[in-house]
Amino acid sequence: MRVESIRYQNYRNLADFTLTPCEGVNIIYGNNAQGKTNILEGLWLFCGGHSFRTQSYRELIQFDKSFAKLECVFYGQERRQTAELTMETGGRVIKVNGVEQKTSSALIEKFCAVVFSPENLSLIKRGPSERRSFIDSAICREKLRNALTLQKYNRLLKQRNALLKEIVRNERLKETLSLWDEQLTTLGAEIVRRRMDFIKMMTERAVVYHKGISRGSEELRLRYVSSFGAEENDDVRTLKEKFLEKCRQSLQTEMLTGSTAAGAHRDDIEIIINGKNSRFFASQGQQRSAVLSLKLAEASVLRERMGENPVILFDDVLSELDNDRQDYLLNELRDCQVFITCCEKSNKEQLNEGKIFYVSEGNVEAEK
Ligand SMILES: Nc1ncnc2c1ncn2[C@@H]1O[C@H](COP(=O)(O)OP(=O)(O)OP(=O)(O)O)[C@@H](O)[C@H]1O
Repeated sequence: MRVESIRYQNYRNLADFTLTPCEGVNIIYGNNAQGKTNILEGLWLFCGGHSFRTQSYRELIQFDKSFAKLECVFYGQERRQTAELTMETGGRVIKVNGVEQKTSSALIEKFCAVVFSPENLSLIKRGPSERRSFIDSAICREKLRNALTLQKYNRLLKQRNALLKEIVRNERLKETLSLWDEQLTTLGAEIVRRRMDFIKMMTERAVVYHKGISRGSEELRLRYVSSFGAEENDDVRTLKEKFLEKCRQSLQTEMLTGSTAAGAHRDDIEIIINGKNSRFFASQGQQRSAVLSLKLAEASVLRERMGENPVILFDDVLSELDNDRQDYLLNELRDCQVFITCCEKSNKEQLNEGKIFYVSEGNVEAEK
């Protein structure tokens, strides 16, 4: 799919204007705090109505204004379509092809994009929960059923933890634990299987992108690290048995801590570059390249599901990357519409083909 135009009205610091990008790479450049990220954020809202920077849509409305409006014309599902988002202090109105929508789910089905923002580096730099959420939001986007399974699992986990604390005061409650374990391990096994399948699919793609970005000098690998001994080829039944066994083994400790020691909520994903865990051993540029490869892999999975290329939104990706890596992102991502923000003037000279927009104090000018 591709964006044909997007009109911004009273959106953050942006002047009222219409951006008409090209089908390939679009560079949005300018100094710090001029409105470059605001442009990408506005585009991303069409993926489901949520910003990648804030939970509150009121923040998106320009200071001293009562509403903000975005109007997008895009080509997707083999036709030209329109989407409109109006944010007011009292609520939001979403229209797709002129028809008002009750929820933002209609947008998710129509508009498809992948975003990289510098905050995504936490995927490598921070603890396991960041990597679990990355993979979980990907599997939830893949199937609604996965979102429901995760929701139920988290609810059961809370209830089981509460029960563990109660058992210390009332031993007889121990008999009821097996009922919770049965349900928790059934759901946990399903989640872990889905995650492992997704990681396998992602790895196949991410490896290729990472080779491209690093010009063949680095090999990327992903490894699911299970807290209860799950292995890549285990079927759901085996996973459940292993999880149940771990619950039995850990019960004494769990009663002391009041929390479930192992399960889908304690697993991690190792992102490995040239055989070493990137969290501890990769340079800034390598970490950035690995996250970018994962994002591009995510785009490729989405392409398979939606039947068309998602729009790629890259916020400030080029800093910390050497010339070769920058060149790959600017000139070798074919078939997709790409939006890249950057501060360096030199980056626009590296672009072989595409469009360049200059942003200054919220005003946008097309240069090429
Ligand atoms: N609701 C709002 N109304 C008006 N201006 C806003 C609003 N929200 C944010 N801004 C302004 O937008 C500017 C930041 O824009 P943005 O984050 O797009 O910068 P940027 O060009 O991407 O900068 P950097 O290169 O530093 O990331 C800030 O000056 C900020 O004060």
